[in-house]
Formats: sequence, structure tokens, C-alpha cells
Amino acid sequence: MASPPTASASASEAAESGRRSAPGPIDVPSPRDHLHHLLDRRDTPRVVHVEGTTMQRQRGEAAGDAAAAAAAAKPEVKLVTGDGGYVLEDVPHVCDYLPDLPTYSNPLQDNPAYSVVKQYFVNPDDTVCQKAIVRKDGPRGNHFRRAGPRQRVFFESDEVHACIVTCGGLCPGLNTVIREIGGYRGFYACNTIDLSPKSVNDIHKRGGTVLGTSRGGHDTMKIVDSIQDRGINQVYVIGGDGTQRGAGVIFEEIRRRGLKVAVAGIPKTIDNDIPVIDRSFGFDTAVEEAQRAINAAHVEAGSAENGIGLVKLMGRHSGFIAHYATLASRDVDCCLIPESPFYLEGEGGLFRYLEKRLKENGHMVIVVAEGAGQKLINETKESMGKDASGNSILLDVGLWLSQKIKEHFKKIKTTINLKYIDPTYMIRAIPSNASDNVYCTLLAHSVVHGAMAGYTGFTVGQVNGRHCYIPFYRITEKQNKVSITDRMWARLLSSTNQPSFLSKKDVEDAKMEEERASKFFDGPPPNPKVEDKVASNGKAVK
Ligand SMILES: Nc1ncnc2c1ncn2[C@@H]1O[C@H](COP(=O)(O)OP(=O)(O)O)[C@@H](O)[C@H]1O
Ligand SMILES: O=P(O)(O)OC[C@H]1O[C@](O)(COP(=O)(O)O)[C@@H](O)[C@@H]1O
Ligand SMILES: [Mg+2]
Repeated sequence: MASPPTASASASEAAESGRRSAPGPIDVPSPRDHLHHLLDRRDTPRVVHVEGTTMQRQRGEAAGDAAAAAAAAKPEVKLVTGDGGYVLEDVPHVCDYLPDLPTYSNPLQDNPAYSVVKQYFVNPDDTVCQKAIVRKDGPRGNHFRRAGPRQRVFFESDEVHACIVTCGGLCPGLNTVIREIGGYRGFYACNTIDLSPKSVNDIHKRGGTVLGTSRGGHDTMKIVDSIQDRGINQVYVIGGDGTQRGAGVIFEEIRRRGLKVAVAGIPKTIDNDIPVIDRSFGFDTAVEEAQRAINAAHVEAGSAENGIGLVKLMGRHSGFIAHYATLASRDVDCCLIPESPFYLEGEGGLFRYLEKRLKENGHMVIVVAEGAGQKLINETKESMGKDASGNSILLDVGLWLSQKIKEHFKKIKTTINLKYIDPTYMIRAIPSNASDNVYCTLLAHSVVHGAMAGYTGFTVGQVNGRHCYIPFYRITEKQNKVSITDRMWARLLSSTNQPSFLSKKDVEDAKMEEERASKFFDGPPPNPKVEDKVASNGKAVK
């Protein structure tokens, strides 16, 4: 097993030195506070804290009673602290609960294709920092274990009996990931397909998933029974936040049963709503494909008097596709996303802006993310309940908005030509583009390397351009959202010239909220206050 990085200062020393009182309305975390945030997460009561090279495990399952079993079923936070406010949020390893497993030399070293590589195996101590921007006097911050092939592996090739499962909505690139992981079996007897190099040969050129997908129906005990009965020892789970949550529960049950089974996730979401990682696969493809719909809307709008082209794009809670598709297109006059509430009537409202834009330009294009304006719609329509996975079913903002715009212009006796385009399912059903294909391939390789090395209970992800292994709880504890207080959203506002729909107070509230969230979830900030400085020996610098 990979040994954690050495640290000259003890965590308690570093933690003690970092403690400071809250200096203002926004409490900037010291390294100690940050550690406490990690340790105190509601759903993560069990902690394995590693100082330097010594692992100290604090686990309750040995007691064997119900409380201990319940505690054992909760996710575990595995921390390694080092010099200068360094924190590694490590992932579980099969050796954590099966300490005496044999290891084997990685068969890849005999692969002629890789013989030219200078240093093929990654150093087991390599970690990837979560925040790319740090200051010389700031803490080094949060890190994740670097992905890649290890010299020693915990599974012999012949012994591997893997399964792949895809869940949730479709996303371009699913088949590429399946193809690159290689093929094995799924969970349920009447619902599995055997994959072979031949059968997966050209699936990356097809949209959808050759395995099929579904929502709901997660039954942890049945799934783990099935894994056990079939002798599966590597489980690859491709899916979004819901799926990764499900994978976390499967992993906990597998650990409770003491099975030598690696459970690894590959984050899938066209919405790009998974936190921590740079972007999710399929997102790039979706933004590219959305251009076709936006172009069509622009052509339609530009060819009619007072033409309005309205395009709905996916994005349940996160408007990234709409945001980036708008920025890429430059033909869009207004982009509406779930993160930025808007209103229709009055000064600064959508209708005034539409009237102005039509007067100036004779036509316009609006892009709306499917989760935008749901509160507004709910004022007049009943909610649609939940899907089988428990996600709220959204009301169609595109149809609603089309109706509202038509009613408004009728009221002010202005003739308009509105064309509504909903390309959502067409976008997510296409195969991945070249860039996503390469991304999926590399993610698939990284996840297999992790499982072979015995890591488990992790999701593979790209952070600051490097692949790493991220504990499940980090991926599922919050959603990645468009930050309406950062430069990227400002760039969009300046490119479309649309109103921000936000009052000064809304902006202040949004800033406070985002700062609070990043304090809790993202680790120490790059610019801690002077009193929070920590020297390389872990002592506070005054
Ligand atoms: N908290 C959870 N525990 C166990 N399984 C879950 C949990 N949340 C979602 N799931 C399961 O994960 C699968 C996919 O979830 P869903 O929300 O539909 O898609 P996505 O993974 O794309 O977000 C479903 O089968 C759902 O039942
Ligand atoms: O109609 P469906 O198939 O339930 O999917 C709709 C949802 O699926 C998505 O495409 C992806 O959502 P998930 O990542 O949760 O699967 C959303 O953008 C959309 O709201
Ligand atoms: Mg989801």
C-alpha cells in the first residue's frame, strides 16, 4: 500500500497553531478550522487521521453491536496532514480492512507500448492540490491522491472479475468509458450482458449506453449479495451525484462484509454539476451540439420581423451548458439559468429588455436552462412530483416562457414571431466529440489503475488538469453550480448585455453564501488572514 507523505509537524500542533477567532462577518478558516470542517461533516463522523507516516485508525465495527455497525456504515474521512497546512483527503484501500493481502508486480511493465515511457508508474506519494492558486504565506491546502498505474497491484489480471453499471440520464461518452474499462458483467442475472473486446470495439461511436440505464431501484443488500454471489471483485459505477451516493453505500456494505472488492466511480453528468472536478465528460460535447440549436434559433429569428428564438438546454440545478453555449455562440442576447433568479415585469425585468432589444436589433435569441425560473412557474402551476430517483420533475420553462412572452407582446400590441426549440434529448443522445472521447479514455484508464492498486470507495476525477482519486463523500456533499459572483458569469453578462436581475443586496447575499460554502467544502483559502499563517514547521507565524 502507498505510504502517506511524511510530515515533520504533528497535526495537533499545526491545528493548535492555526486557531483564531472569527475576524468579521465571513469567517475565513484557519488550517485547524479546515481540518475540523473535514472531521465534522454531518455524514462523516468516523475519522482516520494520519500524521506523518503513522496510520491511526478509529473504527467502531470491532464491537459488533448495532451502534457499531451503524457507525461502520457511515463514510470515513481519511486525512493525512503535512507541513505548511498540507492536507491529503485520502481514499480508502482494501488493505484498510484486509491488511494481509498479497501484491503482484503490475503486468503493464511488460507491455511493449509502454516500454518507451520514461517513468510509467506514478510515485505512490504523489498528490494533486485542489486549489491551483496559492500564496507563499498561505497554507498548501487540500490534496487528493494522484491517479495512475502503480508498480504493485492487488489483483492478478486473471483474477479480475469486474462489472460496470451505468445509472441516471444519458450523457455523451458513456460508451467510451465502458469500452475503455474493458468488459465484464453487471448486477442482475436477467439483466446483464457479457462484454468482450470485440463487442465493445466500436461502441464509442454510438450515443447512449450499451448497458442501458435507469433511475431508482437501488437496493444495497441485493446489489452486494449479487456482487458476492457472482464473485465480482471490481465494481465500476458510471453516474452522476445520485449514482455516486449509491456507490458510496455499496462500498460501505462491501467493507462491512470484509470483501476484497474495489468500488470505483466515474462521474457522469451532462449538467457538469459534480463538484471538485474540472468538468464532467460529455459537457464539452453538449456545449458544442447546443450551438446547432442556437444557430437555428438565430437564423429563424433573424429571418422574421421581431423574431425571437428561444432555446431550452439541459441543466436541472446548474446552468453550465446554457452559460458556456451562450459564451461560445455570441448570438445569444439573454441567458437564463437556475442559479440566477429573474423576473418578468417592470424596470430591470425580462420584458423591458426584450422590448429594447427588438427595437434595437429587430430580432433576438434567448437561451434558457431547464431548471431556470422554477420558482416563478410554481407560483401558477402545480409541481410535478419526483422521479424514481427522488429528483424533482421540472416544469417546462421553455413552453411557459414562450407563452408568457407571447401574452406580453399581445398586451402591448406588438407582433412578434417566436420559435421555441427544445433540443435537450437530441443533445444528450449523441456520441461524444473528440475531446470528450480522449477525456473518457483517460478517465477509464485512471479508474482501472486505482482499482488494480487496491483503492476503493473513490471517484476518479480531473482536478487542475491532473487525474486523481477523490473520496465519494467529496463528490456528493454538494452540487457544482455556476457562481453568479465570479468573473465567468460577468463575462457572459457583458457579452449579452442582458440585465443581471439582481439587486445590490442579492449580490451581497450571493457572495456571502458562496464564501460560506467554499469555506466549508473547498478547504483553506489561498489567502488566509495574517494571523492564520502557518510556517513550514506547523507553528503559527505572527
Ligand atoms: N442516496 C442514495 N443512496 C443510494 N442510491 C441512490 C441515492 N441517490 C440516488 N441513488 C440511486 O442512484 C441512481 C441514479 O441516480 P439519479 O439521480 O437518477 O442519476 P444521477 O446519478 O445521474 O444523478 C438511481 O438508481 C438512484 O436510485
Ligand atoms: O428525463 P430524464 O431522463 O429523467 O432526465 C432529465 C434530466 O437528466 C439530465 O440530463 C441529467 O441529470 P442526471 O445527471 O441527474 O442524470 C438533466 O439535465 C435532466 O434534468
Ligand atoms: Mg443527478
